[in-house]
Amino acid sequence: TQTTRPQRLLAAVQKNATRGDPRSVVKAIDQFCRQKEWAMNVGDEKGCILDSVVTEVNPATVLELGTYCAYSTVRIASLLPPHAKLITLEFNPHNAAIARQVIAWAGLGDKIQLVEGASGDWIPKMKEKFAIETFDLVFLDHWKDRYLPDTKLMEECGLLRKGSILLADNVICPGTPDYLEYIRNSPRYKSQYFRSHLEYTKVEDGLEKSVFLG
Ligand SMILES: O=C(CSCCNC(=O)c1cc(-c2ccc(F)cc2)cc(O)c1O)c1ccc(O)c(O)c1
Ligand SMILES: [Mg+2]
Repeated sequence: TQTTRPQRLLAAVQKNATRGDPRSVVKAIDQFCRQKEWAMNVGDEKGCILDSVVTEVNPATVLELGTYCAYSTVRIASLLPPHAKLITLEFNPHNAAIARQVIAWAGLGDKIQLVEGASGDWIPKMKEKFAIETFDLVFLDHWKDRYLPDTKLMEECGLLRKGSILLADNVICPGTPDYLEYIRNSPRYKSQYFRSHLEYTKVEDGLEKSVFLG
């Protein structure tokens, strides 16, 4: 029977990456996407911007919305301090199953908690279910029309504190116009656009970094 793209991506990781070496997992996925098949990972170019933000924030608690095959999950977790925790939400059970295996191959199972389900359902349960006060960093990379409602939901649920950082992928391509309009005009955020390209292409895209001012 026909394999899926996430299954082929996982096979490339298991073939080309070293178990327990997160950066070799990142490299293997980028190689697969450049040489074999495009996939919607944040990629190596935007990934370097992601790395610099993670290193600067040095977060103890991270929320990722949209795991897909765990490329950015592994990329972020590989830069976290020892006792930091990353919670990643994935809607699609097949993607989640692949992501779990990529995370295991990278040896990052103790830093990452993958939760299956819709962000709108899980965000209100974060505090009670995962003993989370607030998130130091949120990486938005899920449904593009969920960035705005989920940001408002995180505000309402008290999951953001003065200084929390939101980093949003794909604000140009596919685009998140309502999110950009809100976050750039709200007095409660200070935003900065990092111009880049859609993963593995020459198409313009970028990351929007926003600090919650409380
Ligand atoms: O994929 C999802 C929703 S979450 C992923 C959101 N991410 C994107 O859509 C995304 C898309 C693109 C992109 C795609 C085509 C282009 F031509 C250009 C850009 C790039 C990104 O970096 C992205 O993050 C899902 C949910 C439930 C399911 O049942 C299911 O099969 C799939
Ligand atoms: Mg993306």
